[in-house]
Amino acid sequence: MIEARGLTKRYGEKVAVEDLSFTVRPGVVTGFLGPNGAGKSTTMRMILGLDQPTGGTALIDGRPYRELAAPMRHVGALLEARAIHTGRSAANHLLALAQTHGVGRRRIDEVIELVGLRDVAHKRAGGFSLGMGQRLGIASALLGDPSTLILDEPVNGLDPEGIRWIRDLLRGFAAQGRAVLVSSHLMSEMALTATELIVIGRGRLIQETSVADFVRAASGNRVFVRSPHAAALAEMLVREGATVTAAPDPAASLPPAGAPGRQPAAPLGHRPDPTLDQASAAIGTAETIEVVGLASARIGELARAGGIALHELTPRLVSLEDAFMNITRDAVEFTNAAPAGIGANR
Ligand SMILES: Nc1ncnc2c1ncn2[C@@H]1O[C@H](COP(=O)(O)OP(=O)(O)OP(=O)(O)O)[C@@H](O)[C@H]1O
Repeated sequence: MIEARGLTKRYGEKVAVEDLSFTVRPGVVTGFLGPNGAGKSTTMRMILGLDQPTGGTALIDGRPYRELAAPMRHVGALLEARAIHTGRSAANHLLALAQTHGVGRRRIDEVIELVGLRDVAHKRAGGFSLGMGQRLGIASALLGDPSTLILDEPVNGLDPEGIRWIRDLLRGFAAQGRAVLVSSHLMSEMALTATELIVIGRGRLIQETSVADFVRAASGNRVFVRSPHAAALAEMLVREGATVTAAPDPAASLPPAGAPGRQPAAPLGHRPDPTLDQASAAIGTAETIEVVGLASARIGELARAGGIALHELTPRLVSLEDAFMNITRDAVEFTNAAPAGIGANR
């Protein structure tokens, strides 16, 4: 478990991390997100005692890293810049680490097996591919059988098999009741791996939440509904404050454009005294509607209360990437210039 309280790091005038507080709990994978330069690596380095905070504290299992009697048993880390002696074999690299940390030889074979490096364990690490190097880095992190893992961009440059392997490893590790803090710029991968999120920008906490809530909040309450009585349902929903539009749906039996009853152009919004007949008119005979402003659970309850059958009730969620881009837009330090035309910036 990791607890950061008021963590701050300044490099001269530059504030890399400012008053950052969060908790990385056991039993879940926590994604650490932020645009380039947000302060993720600096934060991880402070947690691991590699950088001295200017202010605040970072605790692992209740103690600062430097006060842990057997740090490798508490935390294993893979930081972006890997320090592997290229002339040593994987097994010798792990042996050197094990000897300086009082870890038994048997554990070396276990972690080599665990990360799938058995066939190359006695080959020079300098000749390793990027993926093999990452596996060796993870083997080093796992050596002390730690209760917490910290990984900075572990899937960078890995092939799909390697990415999936790390995903399964981290989820399995968390399922054993251990804590995992992992940073990545690959949002689609993060969405599959993490269940909790810490999002920072310009060194400050933006959100500490679950992936599901983060995506839900960024999506707004947008729900796709299919019902044979969509117009009647629309009336009820508008009365409750929702905005309703006929949703394009190839399966819907919409009359041809211009036919009486099909006027979906203007969304139905909440009005103090809505002319509810207009609601049905605007939805026409559409069976599919998009509802903004009410949660799907509420829509389901209202439909049930009104005796209206629902054939589909689907919250429309944005991707984690879209949610991240929206929420960190103002916290981006380095932005790309908009391409001026074909061939620009390429
Ligand atoms: N040793 C240093 N001296 C001065 N500034 C530094 C130092 N280390 C980091 N910084 C600055 O602190 C800020 C945070 O950097 P950090 O590497 O922690 O961000 P990050 O979120 O890990 O970025 P990335 O996603 O690009 O890896 C950046 O503006 C960086 O330039």
